[in-house]
Amino acid sequence: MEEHNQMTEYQELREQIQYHNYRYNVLDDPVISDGEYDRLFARLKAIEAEHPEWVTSDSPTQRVGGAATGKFAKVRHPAPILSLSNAFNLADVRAWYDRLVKLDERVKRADFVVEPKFDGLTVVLHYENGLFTQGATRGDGEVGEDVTANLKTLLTLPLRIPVKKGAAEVPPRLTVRGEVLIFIADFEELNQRLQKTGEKTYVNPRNTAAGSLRQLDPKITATRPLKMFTYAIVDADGWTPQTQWESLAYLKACGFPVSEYVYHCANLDELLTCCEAMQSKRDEFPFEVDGVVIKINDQKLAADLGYVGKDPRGAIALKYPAREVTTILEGIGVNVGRTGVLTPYAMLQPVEVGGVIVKQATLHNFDFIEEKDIRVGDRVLIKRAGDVIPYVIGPVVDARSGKETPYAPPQNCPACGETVEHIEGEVAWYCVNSACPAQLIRNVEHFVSRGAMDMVGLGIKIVEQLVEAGLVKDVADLYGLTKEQLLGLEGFADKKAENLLASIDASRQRPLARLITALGIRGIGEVGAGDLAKKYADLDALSQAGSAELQTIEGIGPNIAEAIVDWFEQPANRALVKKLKAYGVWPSGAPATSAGGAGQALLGLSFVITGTLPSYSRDEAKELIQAAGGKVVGSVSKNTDYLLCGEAAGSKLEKAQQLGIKIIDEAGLLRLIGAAGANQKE
Ligand SMILES: NC(=O)c1ccc[n+]([C@@H]2O[C@H](COP(=O)([O-])OP(=O)(O)OC[C@H]3O[C@@H](n4cnc5c(N)ncnc54)[C@H](O)[C@@H]3O)[C@@H](O)[C@H]2O)c1
Ligand SMILES: [Zn+2]
Repeated sequence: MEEHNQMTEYQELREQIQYHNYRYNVLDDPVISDGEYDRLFARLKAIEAEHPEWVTSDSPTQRVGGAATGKFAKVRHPAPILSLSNAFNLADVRAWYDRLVKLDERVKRADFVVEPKFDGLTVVLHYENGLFTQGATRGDGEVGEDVTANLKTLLTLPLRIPVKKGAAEVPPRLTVRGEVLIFIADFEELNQRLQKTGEKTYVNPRNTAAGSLRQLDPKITATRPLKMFTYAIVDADGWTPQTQWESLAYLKACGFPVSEYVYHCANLDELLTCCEAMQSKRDEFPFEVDGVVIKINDQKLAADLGYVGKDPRGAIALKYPAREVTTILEGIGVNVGRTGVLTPYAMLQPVEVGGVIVKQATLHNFDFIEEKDIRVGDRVLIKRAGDVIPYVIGPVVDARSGKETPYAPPQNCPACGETVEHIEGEVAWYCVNSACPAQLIRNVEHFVSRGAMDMVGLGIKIVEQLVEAGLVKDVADLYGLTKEQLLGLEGFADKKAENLLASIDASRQRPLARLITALGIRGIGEVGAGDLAKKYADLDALSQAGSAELQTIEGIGPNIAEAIVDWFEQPANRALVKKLKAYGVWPSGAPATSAGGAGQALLGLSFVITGTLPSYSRDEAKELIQAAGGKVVGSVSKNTDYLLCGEAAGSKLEKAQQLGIKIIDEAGLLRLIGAAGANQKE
């Protein structure tokens, strides 16, 4: 009976793992975390260890990845592209070592190489007489997909390698293995870009890299910031370097990208120390690393050790602790952004991940909720990695009780109650009410920001004050503010009110491009605004442009053209433009040349602040300095340019005097920035 149950579990596990392999390898769209997957896999292995008679060649433990899809031509690899077995802690690494020593005495004298375990996807690169001829994905380890055209778009992939480089002579046929990945910062930027254009965003860098490399149209791949590292020679007409360390050096000498984070360890002790050090470096890598790979350096020894299933014995992956957990989705909240985009977020039963309690996580967009069929009450899988906002990966469908409720996007904006709109072909839902209070604060914040109207000294706190006091109902209201009104706000004295008004006034001089940026039309950033300002003399001219005409400008496609026309059609926006004109905020004619302006007055200068200033708090003063391009540091050194000194200054003043550093007061700072001068030139 027991046996029967275990057989059932075994079969179910095989099916489950097969399904997850398919989602991960073929669709580039997993529904569970790698940690979860690893647990299923470990359980499968444990059952197979008890019942070796159940293992068949199609068990997931015997095969690699997923079969090549029909999308691409098939490529047979010159040698099997194997996987790696896992260790989860240093004890596992020791146990691995002990097993190997039992198998082969030589392991006692072995040295090792430690490499980052790049969380990307394997590629196999073929070179003939130094020329890149073909590249493939891993597929099932025997046969992969031909992605040559896509790989050619990678700037880090050498299309030609020198046939002779010092001592290294390239064999007529060389096959190299590497990992294609996306750096974390690039991933975030790409997702933002996709979100802006209303396209589907990706869940993590690994799936983005896989999805980007496996595009049918190489032109799309070319727009994706893919990078690559190589780490092995698969085949070189029978020749191999004697050690892994030499392989890496050889690859580097040929011009292949090789990670700088690779280490040689002379023995087990050094190896364990190195693994520990790598563990603490986890967040320092600019790309995602899901562990380290330990390799026996001696290639002959490694080959002699053979392999188990799909894993070579001579190497092992030490996986980092999971940063993914499951918890209950208690509700779904909705934020309203500057452009009116509604973004759903998960309200979670608080849960600890990597030492931090997480209560909220992003749900990306409403399509994501629908695609993953996320229901309120579900147990969901969330991930928190480094400083990235925690996000929901998906529901754990098997954990459902039947009481979960499906979710529908709101029909009305949660902040203003207006009906929301969905633009054909886009993922996002929008609140198009430009008077929506949730949007107003973000709108004003954007309007006054550095790349836009650049109002020095007008930080987010003051923006909130102005909106909450009802003094600013749209961005044009800023120009109607009076000193009396400002003095009625908390924290405003004469000087501060005057400076703020002067700074608002000075922003009238900004060129048209900045004003267009400041309006925050969906899809129009600084570059697009610059192009528009070159073609149109003022906002009136721009407001009369039709969609077709706008599309004649390079970089402006139908969606953005539509967004511009739409924006000027909104009655509230028309009124706003009129109001700006009435307030004299009306740049026109040829665009000004300098883009820096007041924003850069303190560029490259370093400040220390001490004592109490007459009209600004220290945080505000810091904001002012930073907004003008300067830097604020904590302590005085010979590299300090200015000490900004208020009343009751202490030891910093003494130190600055000793070092002969320039000392200024608040008025001196304002003179430097030029914020006090109303007619500041751009
Ligand atoms: N979430 C899911 O649904 C799901 C499904 C399938 C697989 N997975 C993940 O994939 C893993 C299995 O995939 P796998 O078979 O590729 O094994 P693996 O990812 O555990 O390890 C092997 C792979 O590591 C890569 N690698 C990165 N850096 C390397 C280096 N320096 N040297 C050598 N190899 C390096 C290679 O691509 C190699 O194929 C699972 O452990 C899980 O994390 C997740
Ligand atoms: Zn609204």
